[in-house]
Amino acid sequence: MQITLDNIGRRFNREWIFKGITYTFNQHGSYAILGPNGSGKSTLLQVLNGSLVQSAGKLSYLMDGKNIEPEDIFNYLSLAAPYLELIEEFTLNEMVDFHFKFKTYKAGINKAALTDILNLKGSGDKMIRYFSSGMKQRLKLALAFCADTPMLMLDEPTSNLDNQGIDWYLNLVEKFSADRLTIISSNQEHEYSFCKEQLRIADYK
Ligand SMILES: Nc1ncnc2c1ncn2[C@@H]1O[C@H](COP(=O)(O)OP(=O)(O)OP(=O)(O)O)[C@@H](O)[C@H]1O
Repeated sequence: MQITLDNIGRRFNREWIFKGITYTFNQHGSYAILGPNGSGKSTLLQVLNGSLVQSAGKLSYLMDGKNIEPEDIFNYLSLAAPYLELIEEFTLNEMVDFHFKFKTYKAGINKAALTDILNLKGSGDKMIRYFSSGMKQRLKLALAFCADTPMLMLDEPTSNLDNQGIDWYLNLVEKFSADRLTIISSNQEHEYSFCKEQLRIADYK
């Protein structure tokens, strides 16, 4: 998947959060969107994943030489973000089954393997509501990494994770991000140091 931004801007009311972004996210590339708190990283990620519409400019998606419409882009995307909630009333098994009604597992992964990755064997009937915040974050990440989509977008991927959780995240990056466009919105170096490209929001104010 390739995403091309032509003079993209987004404002809320009269305030431009960023403007004039002309940039290409290439297929299979790894990108970090960087900037301090409140600079607009999440806003840009939401524009890229089609959940917010840009206020200016043109955004286009290309997959194997074919244009994809922004309203269809969710079919090609795995996303983990603080504003994307798990369904607290579901058990772990129900949450995984629900998620993979809409997505396909990566090769070699199934529900048992995913629960194994989470280190939650035997907790399939536990309700998400009773998971710790770190456990919920791990689940969001595992659902995103283990879905077979050409795009992976992660917003603040290690929030609520301890040092062990950060190593666990980096292990998933190694295993599941190589063959897809990966975009991380972050201001913590350990989350994005593997990314080959960096886009700084401050350059587009
Ligand atoms: N729905 C909204 N309506 C009005 N302003 C908004 C809205 N969403 C975000 N903003 C503003 O846009 C700016 C950028 O917010 P955004 O969440 O994108 O920043 P960020 O770089 O991701 O921050 P953080 O690192 O704290 O997560 C902030 O000033 C925020 O208040």
